[in-house]
Amino acid sequence: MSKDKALLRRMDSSIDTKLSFTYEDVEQIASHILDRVKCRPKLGIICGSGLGKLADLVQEREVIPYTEIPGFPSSTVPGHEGKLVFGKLSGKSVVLMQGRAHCYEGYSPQKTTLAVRTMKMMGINTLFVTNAAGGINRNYNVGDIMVIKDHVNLAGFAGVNPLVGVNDERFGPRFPAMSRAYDLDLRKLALNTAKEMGFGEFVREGVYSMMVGPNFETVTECRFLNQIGIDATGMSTVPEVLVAIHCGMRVFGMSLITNKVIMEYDAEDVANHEEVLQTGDRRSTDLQQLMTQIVDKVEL
Ligand SMILES: O=P(O)(O)O[C@@H]1C[C@H](O)[C@@H](CO)O1
Ligand code: HPA
Repeated sequence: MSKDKALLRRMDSSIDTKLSFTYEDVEQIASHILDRVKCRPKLGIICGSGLGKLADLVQEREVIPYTEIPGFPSSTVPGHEGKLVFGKLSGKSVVLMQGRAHCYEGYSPQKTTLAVRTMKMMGINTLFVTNAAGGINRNYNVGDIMVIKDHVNLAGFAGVNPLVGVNDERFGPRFPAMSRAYDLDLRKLALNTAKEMGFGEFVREGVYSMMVGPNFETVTECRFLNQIGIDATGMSTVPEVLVAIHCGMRVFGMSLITNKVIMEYDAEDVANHEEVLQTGDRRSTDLQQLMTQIVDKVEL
């Protein structure tokens, strides 16, 4: 039996079927991962749909598939590889999640965000989140990059929130503030960096919203989002940010606008995941360059 399989067997075997995880579970998972890699990052990056190519730039790579990590949900969505990639980006130690779990895949909000608490337990105190999102703001173009300044947890309105349940104060407080979730200094750093790189025309700042999905939004839902001040909408990120802020991490987020949402009742176009992946491909070099520069400048 391989060392890894032996380790897995020694762990509480029920961990894989759990819907929520105790502090001790997360400690066990984090130490399992740290036993397998030399890298000790302070920065974690979650790659959204079609944005996982950032991992190609990581040097001194150490890779662990999610399927080899107890409790971790496996990725079932095209464009999400399902790997933890440790190594150096811009000379800094990082861990990238090449692919994420979504609630619409059937995972509990707690399981969807298990990786965030695990990162915190591994010593990561800054989290960068990226996603693919539909452009609600009519001034946005496909291919724009939106620095996230705030979010609306529409899924939370329906009770989908990873912080629901018993609160273990070792993770964080019962009632965490969310009014400063997206770190102001990091937002400024990203916007200034984008300007310096000549990306000012297509890098914007706006508000992200999350619905569970997996269906894309109806026309009236999109009009509603537009009216309440949402700039881009997606199916992820918010649960991860809630958990990260709850456990005291500094958070920065960027959305790639992969499609314009449909706002006309008689439109013939429909949203589709292929377009999302194609836009991800088209803009991946710019997004990678921007991320690399931000990582270069960020103080950890
Ligand atoms: O993981 P993200 O939020 O980047 O993926 C978005 C939302 C859905 O998973 C998918 C729809 O095309 O892209
Ligand atoms: O239009 C969208 N809606 C929701 N999620 C998305 N992810 C990419 N595009 C979209």
